[in-house]
Amino acid sequence: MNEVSAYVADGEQDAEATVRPKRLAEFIAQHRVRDQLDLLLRGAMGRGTPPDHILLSGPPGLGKTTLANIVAAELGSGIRVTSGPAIERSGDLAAILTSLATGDVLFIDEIHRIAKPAEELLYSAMEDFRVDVVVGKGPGATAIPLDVEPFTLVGATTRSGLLTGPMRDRFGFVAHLDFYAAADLEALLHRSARILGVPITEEGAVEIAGRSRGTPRIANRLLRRVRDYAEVRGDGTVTLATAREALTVYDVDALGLDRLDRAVLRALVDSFKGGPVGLSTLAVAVGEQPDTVEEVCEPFLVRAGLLARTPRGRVATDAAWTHLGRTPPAGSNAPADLFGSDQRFP
Ligand SMILES: Nc1ncnc2c1ncn2[C@@H]1O[C@H](COP(=O)(O)OP(=O)(O)OP(=O)(O)O)[C@@H](O)[C@H]1O
Repeated sequence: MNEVSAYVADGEQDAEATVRPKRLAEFIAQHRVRDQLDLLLRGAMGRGTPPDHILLSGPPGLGKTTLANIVAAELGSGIRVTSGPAIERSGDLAAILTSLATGDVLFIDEIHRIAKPAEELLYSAMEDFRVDVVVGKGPGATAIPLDVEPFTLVGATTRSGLLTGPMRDRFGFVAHLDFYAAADLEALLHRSARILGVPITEEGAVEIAGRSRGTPRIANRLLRRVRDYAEVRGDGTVTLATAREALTVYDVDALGLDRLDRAVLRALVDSFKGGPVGLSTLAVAVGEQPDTVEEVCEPFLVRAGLLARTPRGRVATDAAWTHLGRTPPAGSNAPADLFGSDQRFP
């Protein structure tokens, strides 16, 4: 795993948890989603009923898990956390659902990866607060109806396009989290630095924010790396100079691309003459899982105008050639991403 990928490295969870906003008012940016959630939660609390089920979509590290916890905190409810791939059998899900207390929040991360039988069980729980647990097999099988206390499901997905229609329709509130603007990440960095007790200058925050790929989790991660550098090789203050030097050591370039992002672009440009090339071929070329390339690298590369997804495969844009210090081939001008991030291409 790359040092600055969107995933959490071992031993860093504590620092992540410390800076994680606990209430909606502390959640930086994403104003539209925040306002909408605020209305949804207040409306439900006023009526004394659990709010509608909530679906949060967007690339990793933008705050979906944080928002799910905030929903529970604002409601003063308990929260149960699981993920789509962890629910292998519908019985696992039935056990969770029937143990929920009234008003609890059930957070299912990567909900698009839930197994089909469990998904069907979830439909009736979401709609009627009831599940039918099938006991036995074949002609002797019996369905035992069980009540589920009224609850709110918060589903998170990096690929909302992979959710089935019936699943999507059962969410009363759907929000998409987008990459953060640099100014928002600066505010986030100042907040995190304050909580962690790290002195940081304006310019230091600007530098880290600009290299954080629009992603709060990466901004916090880079802050911790620059803090290490500032403490070991400087006077402990995160400045423009320490940020630049540290991020060079950690192989994060001026656009915030890490080693894997650059490997993807280099493979496209060097091995496939700029593309088009299929996702799985590209993933093999960089030694990564297709899902990681598609869900972690590509959304930002597309957003930064460095990679385009076309029906024939991935294509490096002129900007990608230039970023790697190469001259784009004449007439290469790749089209912009013609499709949303939810589409799956070969
Ligand atoms: N709006 C925000 N304001 C302040 N901090 C944030 C915000 N969004 C995210 N963070 C920080 O970024 C980190 C990553 O957020 P979170 O774990 O919620 O992302 P996620 O979208 O659920 O990612 P994944 O889908 O990979 O779990 C959190 O620890 C939190 O500290």
